[in-house]
Amino acid sequence: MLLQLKGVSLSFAGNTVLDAVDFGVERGRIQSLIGPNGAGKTSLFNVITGFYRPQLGEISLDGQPLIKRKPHTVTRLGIARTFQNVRLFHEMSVLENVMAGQHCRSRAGALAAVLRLPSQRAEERRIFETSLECLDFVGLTAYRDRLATNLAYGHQRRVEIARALATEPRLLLLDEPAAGLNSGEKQALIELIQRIRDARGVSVLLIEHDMSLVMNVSEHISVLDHGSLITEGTPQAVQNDPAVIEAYLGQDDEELAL
Ligand SMILES: Nc1ncnc2c1ncn2[C@@H]1O[C@H](COP(=O)(O)OP(=O)(O)OP(=O)(O)O)[C@@H](O)[C@H]1O
Repeated sequence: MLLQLKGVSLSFAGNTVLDAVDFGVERGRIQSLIGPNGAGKTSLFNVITGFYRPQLGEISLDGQPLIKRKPHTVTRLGIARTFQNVRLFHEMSVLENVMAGQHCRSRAGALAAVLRLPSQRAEERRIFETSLECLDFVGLTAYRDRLATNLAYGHQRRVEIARALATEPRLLLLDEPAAGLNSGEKQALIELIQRIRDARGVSVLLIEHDMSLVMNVSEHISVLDHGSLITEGTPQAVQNDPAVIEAYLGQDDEELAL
């Protein structure tokens, strides 16, 4: 198991958000985390990445404990993420946005930066080249010098993915990557996710409400409801599970179209 959560519980002011969650992602897998609104999916991402600190439980990546680590340390240890709402520096270029993601890997140190030592210049060069390669990987080389804010929404989402990839993760967490995309862009997203796994060997865990995309891209699906993992398995098995259909009752039509 690449990522492993054991008995993870999180609550806010007595309100249980995650309830003794046992959860894992196998190496090399494309996995989805689904569940009705408010089930706790984003909160699960937040505890994995160190944004939230659970009251109970253990989290590890390749056997290395992640609990009580700060978000940038979790990134350095190999987990990158994108957010539900695009979070780019709008007044920076596309390339600068991708480069901005790599400070967690910076090795040269503050003194070297101030003195502009050769080690610092080599570091800058490495960050620049990694960023170019990641932009190329997501198909945005032609946009590298544009301001991020001037890009179409679908392209901004790809810049976020490039920025996450530039941190050289072992596991990539995508929070609703298809939100706001048209059907052509969704198809391209499926292909990009598959290439991320196949060409870069990065495992992918995504939260997504678009069930057709989830069924198409996932090898394994985990279902969260009211902070508990209610079932998991292949897309086929999960699709036909009465507990899943029950969990989604009362949700809007889009989510019921399982
Ligand atoms: N920082 C916080 N403080 C208080 N409550 C929170 C906090 N973060 C999350 N919650 C609560 O945790 C519950 C789960 O929210 P979460 O965003 O994890 O659900 P979700 O499954 O991602 O929902 P959606 O699909 O709508 O994005 C909600 O009731 C939410 O109000």
